[in-house]
Amino acid sequence: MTSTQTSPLTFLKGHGTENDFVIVPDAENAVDLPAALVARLCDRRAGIGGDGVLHVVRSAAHPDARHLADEAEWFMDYRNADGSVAEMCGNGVRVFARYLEHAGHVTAGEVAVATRGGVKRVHLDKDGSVTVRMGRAVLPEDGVTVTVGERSWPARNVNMGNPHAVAFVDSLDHAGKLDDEPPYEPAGVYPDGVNIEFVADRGPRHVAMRVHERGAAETRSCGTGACAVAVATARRDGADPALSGAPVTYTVDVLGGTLVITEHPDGEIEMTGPAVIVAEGTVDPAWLAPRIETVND
Ligand SMILES: N[C@@H](CCC[C@H](N)C(=O)O)C(=O)O
Repeated sequence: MTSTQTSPLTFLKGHGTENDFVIVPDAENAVDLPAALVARLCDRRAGIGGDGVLHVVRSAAHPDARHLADEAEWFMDYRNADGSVAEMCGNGVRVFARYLEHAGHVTAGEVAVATRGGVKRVHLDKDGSVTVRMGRAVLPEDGVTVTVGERSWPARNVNMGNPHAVAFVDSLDHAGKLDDEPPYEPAGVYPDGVNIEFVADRGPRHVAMRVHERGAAETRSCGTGACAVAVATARRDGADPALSGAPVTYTVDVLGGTLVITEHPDGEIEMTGPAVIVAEGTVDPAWLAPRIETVND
């Protein structure tokens, strides 16, 4: 046990299309949140459980976001379930905005959120849906080959601020159990890791996906992944808003619901879906306190 957090720790639990998060409000960046504590909080059996942690900090109080404080008061310090840091989380930023509204920091409407992937503008709709302007996708020509069991597929690289590899499959079952990251070739092309999406067609401009997330294994949804999938599918289908001048919208089914993704002619990608606060509470100080590992012999 490595945590050194000893003061009371309040938390909320939230999700967006069942991509679930432990929310840690910490306006002044006073909470010690080492990777080991993040992993314990996200543990589904011994902790609260989540695909990641949304650490809610004022931008001015965090060294990674101080330079964005004039544009966005709040910084989403995102951590994966294994404690690693990620640049962006599309579902997370929608749940983050929902939390800001829940806490009375903002009212329904527009809110700017600082992330390591830049400032994201989020719109809280009265109907409960939340839309985020995700920025542009970067699609290099190269890709990788992803393998599961006997099957292999070419996968397209898409960067949404964080790295994705998108593979088109005949059946989502072919992705297997996804407990472990599927191997890919050439090995070593993602020195910082990658999120891998498997995509199957469902109808015109409608696909379904599963994802193995960097730092979290299979999750029931991934917002940046759904955007990467929509853009990769559009290009496969010969649709490019920058060339046609018309927006292109894809419906992306995930295991935990549905996300709607629109790419605009200027490259801006908008994602809409639900964002829900489920519960709030305080972590038991005894659970938080440093413990000495004991071994039964
Ligand atoms: N679930 C998120 C993505 C979270 C970060 C990802 N695992 C990474 O390490 O890049 C989303 O909704 O985008």
